[in-house]
Amino acid sequence: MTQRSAFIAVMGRPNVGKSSLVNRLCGHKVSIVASSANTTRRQVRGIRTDSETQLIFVDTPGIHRPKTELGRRLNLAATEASEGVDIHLVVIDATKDVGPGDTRVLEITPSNALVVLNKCDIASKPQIAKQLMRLGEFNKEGYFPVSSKTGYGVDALLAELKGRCVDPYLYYPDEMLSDQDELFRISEIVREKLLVELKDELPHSIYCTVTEYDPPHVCVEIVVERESQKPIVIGKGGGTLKKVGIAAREELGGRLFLELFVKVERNWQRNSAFLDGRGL
Ligand SMILES: Nc1nc2c(ncn2[C@@H]2O[C@H](COP(=O)(O)OP(=O)(O)OP(=O)(O)O)[C@@H](O)[C@H]2O)c(=O)[nH]1
Repeated sequence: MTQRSAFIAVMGRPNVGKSSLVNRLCGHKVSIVASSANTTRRQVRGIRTDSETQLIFVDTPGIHRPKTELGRRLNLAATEASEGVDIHLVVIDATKDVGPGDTRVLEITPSNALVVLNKCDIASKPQIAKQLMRLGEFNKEGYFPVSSKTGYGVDALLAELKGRCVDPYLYYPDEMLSDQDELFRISEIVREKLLVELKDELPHSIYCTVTEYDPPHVCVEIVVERESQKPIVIGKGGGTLKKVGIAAREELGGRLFLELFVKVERNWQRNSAFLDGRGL
């Protein structure tokens, strides 16, 4: 049987659960997840291949009203990612009323987009019904109440996506799960552990990058925006960094020795040269 494929852009405002949905649809972790908004900063592709189809999910940064140059670039990356794909998924948070951010995403996506109402595990039935009624006004082609957390409704969505695969070309080898390179994956895992450890205290101010990769030895630089943020990241007696290093190493399979350094780059989110240099 010929396998067929489709590129699928996963769009929505920040924090609605796009990365969680991509991870769930792929059946493995592709993108990091955090309770703060604007965690995803680049397009990340997650791939799910079976004997009949190859689904290529493009996880995009959340579309929002930008306050910094980084924010402006994130919006641009999200809209660029949605160009040329076969299917658009618009993710909406079932627990929050449809707001201007959601409306904007619904307006810029085509009428054959599918709307995914996420977080149904924590929304009441009347809340879900009300949301679906409201979203119906946008006349999209399909509506899927799901929970990325529990997996509720995800099979129905997957079946719909598989049915929409028409491209008779496979873009990635069967065993490939993501297009991320190893260095990016390591830096993202460190950033995720930091966000957890700091309880989302400085989510936007942190940028992580691998500065040395000589396995099993890896150095990761953690960039913050102000001198005052440095002790927060380091923690008392280096405690925070230590916990982050242990958690990240564990997720990476315990095979790497991570050395973490903290550096200050004043207001990097507003610094075009800094962002250019890092492909942001
Ligand atoms: N209860 C519940 N929580 C969810 C669900 N999906 C995502 N979350 C939580 O919502 C928060 C945001 O999830 P993400 O997947 O990072 O959201 P995102 O839309 O990719 O966020 P950005 O990268 O900021 O645009 C995290 O705390 C997730 O654990 C869900 O189905 N149910």
